[in-house]
Amino acid sequence: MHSELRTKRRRIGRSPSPTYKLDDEDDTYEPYVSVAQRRKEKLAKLTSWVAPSGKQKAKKEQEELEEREDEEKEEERRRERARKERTLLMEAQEVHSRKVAEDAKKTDQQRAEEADAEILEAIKSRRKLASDLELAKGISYVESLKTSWRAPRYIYERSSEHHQKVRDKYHIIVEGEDIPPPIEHFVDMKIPEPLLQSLKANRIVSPTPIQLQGIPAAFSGRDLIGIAFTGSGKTLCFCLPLIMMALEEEIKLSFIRGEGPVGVILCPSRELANQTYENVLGWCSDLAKSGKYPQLNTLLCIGGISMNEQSHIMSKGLHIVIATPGRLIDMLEKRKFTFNNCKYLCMDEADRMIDLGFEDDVRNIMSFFKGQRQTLLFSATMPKKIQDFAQQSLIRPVLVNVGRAGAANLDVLQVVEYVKQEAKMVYLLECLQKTPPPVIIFSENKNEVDDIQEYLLLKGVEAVAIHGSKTQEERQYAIKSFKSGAKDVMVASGVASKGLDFNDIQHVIIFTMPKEIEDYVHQIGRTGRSGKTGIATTFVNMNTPEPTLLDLKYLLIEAGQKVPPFLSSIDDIQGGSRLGCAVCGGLGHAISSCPKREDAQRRLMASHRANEESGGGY
Ligand SMILES: Nc1ncnc2c1ncn2[C@@H]1O[C@H](COP(=O)(O)OP(=O)(O)OP(=O)(O)O)[C@@H](O)[C@H]1O
Repeated sequence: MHSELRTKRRRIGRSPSPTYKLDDEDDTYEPYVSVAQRRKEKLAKLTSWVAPSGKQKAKKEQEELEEREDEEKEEERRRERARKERTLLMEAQEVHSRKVAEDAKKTDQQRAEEADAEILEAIKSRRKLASDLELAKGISYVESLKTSWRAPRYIYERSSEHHQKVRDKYHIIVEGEDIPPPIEHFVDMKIPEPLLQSLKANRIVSPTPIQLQGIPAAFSGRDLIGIAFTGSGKTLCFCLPLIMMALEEEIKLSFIRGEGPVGVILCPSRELANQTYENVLGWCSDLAKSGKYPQLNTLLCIGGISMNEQSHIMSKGLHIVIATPGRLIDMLEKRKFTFNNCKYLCMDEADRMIDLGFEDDVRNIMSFFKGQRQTLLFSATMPKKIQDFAQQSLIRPVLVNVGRAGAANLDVLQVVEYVKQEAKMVYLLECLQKTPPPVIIFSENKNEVDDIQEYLLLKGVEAVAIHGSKTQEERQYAIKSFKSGAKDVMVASGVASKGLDFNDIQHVIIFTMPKEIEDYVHQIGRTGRSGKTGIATTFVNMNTPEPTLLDLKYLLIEAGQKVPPFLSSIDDIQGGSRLGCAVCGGLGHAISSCPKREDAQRRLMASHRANEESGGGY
């Protein structure tokens, strides 16, 4: 029995199935073999009796291979599905965290440069300044407008080196092809004698730098961008060519009711339009009074006045229109007159006119022109990128630049003082003692303008006030009484800063520093005009934004003025550009922190909102 058992154990122990000897000492242990295992072994024994043929074996291997391939393909498809199924959010999160990691590696300088590049790209992609019709039809002119004006022969025959010498002498920088020659004397510009006498009577004897290059270029029919400091005589530069053009047309064939105008001058404010209108009226009247030239009719087209007052002008042929955009569009839409024969479009303070938010009005006005026009843009401040943008829309433009665009007039002595907010009013009285009248005080805020006027009146100072919420009559009264000398002081918000030409302003006091340095340049520019000198005192304090203070600091340095210690101690961490911010021309900040850009965006949003609320239209 024992030997039988041993044999049996040996037989089992030789079994190919796995055996587990848990206890070496237990000789009687018989390892467990599962039923499934036994079945498998039996089957293997059976099948081994019937050996598979080579063909079957190959077939089986083939099937196994295909099975494996199918499994691999399925696995790949599953992975692909999983990849696709990742949510957008996950991807966004990944992008975000990657960007955060990359950003962390960037310096402030790199970040500012990237922001600058983005903004410049946005400026570049602005729609061309042309009417929708011109844009839609792809109309573009290649030749400048033809005029009959020619420079005197002896000037034409001078060499281009000679012309350049003249430009260098007056610090005139020009750009463009085939630039007409500079002319140093009004008589050589072939201006009619009565007009020369009229200018002489106003102490305008020889042309200023912008005039001696700008007038010949405009007389030649060239599109023009004219940039020169405040008070340098830009108005004459764009009015004279239009008067000459209108005169020529009227002499050729007299205008009758419903005909004209020949040209239009656009201004950003009613006051400026009114001032330009009075200048043109004076020159045209002097021409007609001479008896040698016909009367030219000029229309003032601004909001806040009744157009009925000028119905006598409308009942005749119309030569010149001087306008603000809103009223002009209104009149054109009502077909009070047409631009069918209008050939001249000038924009004064042009950088404002083509700024973000206003440019659509300009495009709208352009859409009323029926043929080619000569386009002129003038300003004391026009950042490079705005110049480039404007140039794209002009035909063979000539750019005339006297000094850096946005630079302060060197005839103004600039004094910047740190005055605490609560001490400003009292200090203002002291400041008024610096010079005899007339004095202009600027504030950015309408309420503050009223407060200052009230305070000054209480202290016995003859002061008038002007701001956007005053009626047209109040605004006109303020300007008239200040211009005539009946009032010593004018307190004004931004409206009076652009282009207004008051006689011999002695002192400009900037009670609240404007955020945009261009506005400061225009405000101090109310003094130191046509070669005279003046003082500008500016109050700054903790409320003045740092980029503005930096702009001011570098503007003072550029103009060779004294920089007060509190300004020189401000560190330039903003990364200002010595060429000027491409959006506002400020020297103390990068585009990314440009205050003008923020304002423009706000204005744009506001105008969109207003349009939506009013159902669109102007
Ligand atoms: N050639 C000249 N000689 C002397 N005075 C001139 C001459 N041309 C213009 N003026 C006078 O200079 C003053 C300033 O001219 P104007 O208003 O045209 O300046 P502006 O360059 O347009 O200034 P702003 O940029 O502030 O508008 C005016 O009173 C004008 O009569």
